Amino acid sequence: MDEFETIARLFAPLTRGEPGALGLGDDAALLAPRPGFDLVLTKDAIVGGVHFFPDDPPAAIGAKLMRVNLSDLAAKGASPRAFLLAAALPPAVDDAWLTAFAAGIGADLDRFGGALVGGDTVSTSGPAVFSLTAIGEVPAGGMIRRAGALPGDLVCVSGTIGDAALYVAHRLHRAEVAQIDQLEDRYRYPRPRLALGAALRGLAHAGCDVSDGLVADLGHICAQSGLGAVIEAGAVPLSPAARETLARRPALLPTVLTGGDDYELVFALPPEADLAALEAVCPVSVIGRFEQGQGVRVLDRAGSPLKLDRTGWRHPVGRGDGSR
Ligand SMILES: Nc1ncnc2c1ncn2[C@@H]1O[C@H](COP(=O)(O)OP(=O)(O)O)[C@@H](O)[C@H]1O
Ligand SMILES: Cc1ncc(C[n+]2csc(CCOP(=O)(O)OP(=O)(O)O)c2C)c(N)n1
Ligand SMILES: [Mg+2]
Ligand SMILES: [Mg+2]
Ligand SMILES: [Mg+2]
Repeated sequence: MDEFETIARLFAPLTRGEPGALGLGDDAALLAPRPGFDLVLTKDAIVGGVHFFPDDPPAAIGAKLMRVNLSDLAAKGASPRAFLLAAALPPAVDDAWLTAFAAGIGADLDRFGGALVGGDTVSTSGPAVFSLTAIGEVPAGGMIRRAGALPGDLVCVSGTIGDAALYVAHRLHRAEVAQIDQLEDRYRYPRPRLALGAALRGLAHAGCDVSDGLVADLGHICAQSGLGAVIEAGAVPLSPAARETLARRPALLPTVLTGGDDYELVFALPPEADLAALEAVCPVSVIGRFEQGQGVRVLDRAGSPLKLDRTGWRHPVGRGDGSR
């Protein structure tokens, strides 16, 4: 298939009947915001060898592309409306690969909602790169921001933290881990917390999703809110796989706290908030408090500060080393 056959055969069906997509036949899509709603706009790209392993199943790569973006919508309390997909494809990608990749995206459109309304398909001599723009909606004025946490607010986190980072540490550095299949599944299939995000509208003072690492992303809330935070490492929620791994290899704790790829939500709740009502939507753990000051302090089980070499993932861009 060439560019246009790929668009017609694989991507046009993903418009899911959205009239504004114009059948992926025009220069641009056309959407009107629904009355009473704000649009929430976000974009994340994923790169072969950087965000996914090139031998990951293509359907999982499509799902991961969708879910890292849905996670940002979830963090803002938004529900998905439309997506724009840019695909830069190396020659090694064949029709079967692309068909499975598109099926992965389609399955998540069915699962989470929204429609593909446009994009771009190009060739590249580098690794595969996929960029998705996600357009979501929130009731007007309802977007949850990184700014707005107050001193004394609870630091809360959804689900469990660290599985995907342990998987990456295993693949890249041969870290010894338990229940590798569970960890791999968490790495390949993040679970965007859309229902929790919606439940947090009007309740959470601030929120963010955890992509770079728990400590780094909590730090983003702190920076935007003009506060600090203190969390207890022992209160960070772990899956059975991560718990078993840490029991055997306690030195992997920093990987869990700072490794990223969690796509859980970290958020600020007033202390009087009804946690039980949120628990009905998704597991939520209180791991600390916001406080006056700046930066995130992490305490170990003895209450002593834990020294971390880094707080999360940072792409090394702008080095200008001439290796183009
Ligand atoms: N190349 C870029 N151009 C414009 N804005 C950008 C660019 N890269 C990142 N941003 C913006 O910077 C902020 C932080 O980005 P990022 O760390 O990627 O957020 P997230 O971790 O939620 O995906 C976001 O508001 C994002 O839109
Ligand atoms: C093959 C591979 N190596 C390493 C990682 C770890 N990793 C790569 S990027 C990243 C952070 C999240 O990506 P980013 O582009 O910063 O997303 P954003 O914060 O913008 O949502 C992590 C944890 C991975 N996911 N896959
Ligand atoms: Mg981003
Ligand atoms: Mg993101
Ligand atoms: Mg984010």
